[in-house]
Amino acid sequence: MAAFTFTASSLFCSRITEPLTLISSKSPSMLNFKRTPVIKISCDYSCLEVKDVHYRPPGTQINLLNGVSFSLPEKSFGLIFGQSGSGKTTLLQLLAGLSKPTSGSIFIQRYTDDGKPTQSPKSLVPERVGIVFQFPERYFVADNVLDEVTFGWPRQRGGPQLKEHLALNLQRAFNWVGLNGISLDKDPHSLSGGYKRRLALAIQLKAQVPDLLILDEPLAGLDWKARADVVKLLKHLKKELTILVVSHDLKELEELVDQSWRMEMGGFLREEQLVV
Ligand SMILES: Nc1ncnc2c1ncn2[C@@H]1O[C@H](COP(=O)(O)OP(=O)(O)OP(=O)(O)O)[C@@H](O)[C@H]1O
Repeated sequence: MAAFTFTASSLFCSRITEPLTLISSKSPSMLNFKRTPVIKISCDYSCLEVKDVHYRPPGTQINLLNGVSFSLPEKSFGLIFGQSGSGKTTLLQLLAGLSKPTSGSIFIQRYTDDGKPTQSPKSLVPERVGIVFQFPERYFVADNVLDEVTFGWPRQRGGPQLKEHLALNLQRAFNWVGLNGISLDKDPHSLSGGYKRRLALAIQLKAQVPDLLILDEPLAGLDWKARADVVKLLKHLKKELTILVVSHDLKELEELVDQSWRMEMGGFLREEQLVV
């Protein structure tokens, strides 16, 4: 049978790199193959790279982050945990572009499947980062779901093409977070805890697929049912997105986590597997 080994990065985007053997129910002679077809699915992938980041707020003498380095491959789920006051939120703020590192770098690097960089790194720009803060529902401003989710969109300017593009993106965001059945007239504050978090996520996903989605304590303040609902949703979203979470809820998130780090007091980040 014919043996194929080829790169299918344009067709598949997963990090499967093992050779796959396709087995046909038809006999080799019927297929006119001489050898078992072997397809190596190989795929370039990108990684969020944080290298030796230090952060000292302007006008202070103390570093809140000290030499923070880590990598997070695309479509994986990273978790940062650690004591209150250790610097977790400070790190998320740098990743979201809300403040700038004093030194060090934050960028996206593409690699071949055997780990070689394929091109120059590109900066992680704030416009390509989604961030959902703790208790996002506290920041809802509109009195219906449609106005909440389209807040800030151009009303007058922009032709039909732009509008169609925005509508399609919004539809995708609603599908991803499972909000398609919801009435758009509803007051966002009247939604259940889990649905409020879904709406907060849709707002972050409505414009684009972000390079990084950051969630600060996504389960905080929810009852057990809503917590289970959000965990299920995150499990679904991690198939599409690169997600970095800061949380104390290690047990509930454990099943989602691909990589985890402990932030130690003084802003030192160490890789540490979850043992819960
Ligand atoms: N602008 C600032 N100037 C000086 N100190 C600051 C500033 N911002 C935060 N801090 C201090 O930096 C430390 C880290 O704060 P940060 O909010 O990042 O911790 P955290 O790990 O997210 O805590 P928590 O789990 O309670 O949210 C805290 O001691 C905080 O008081």
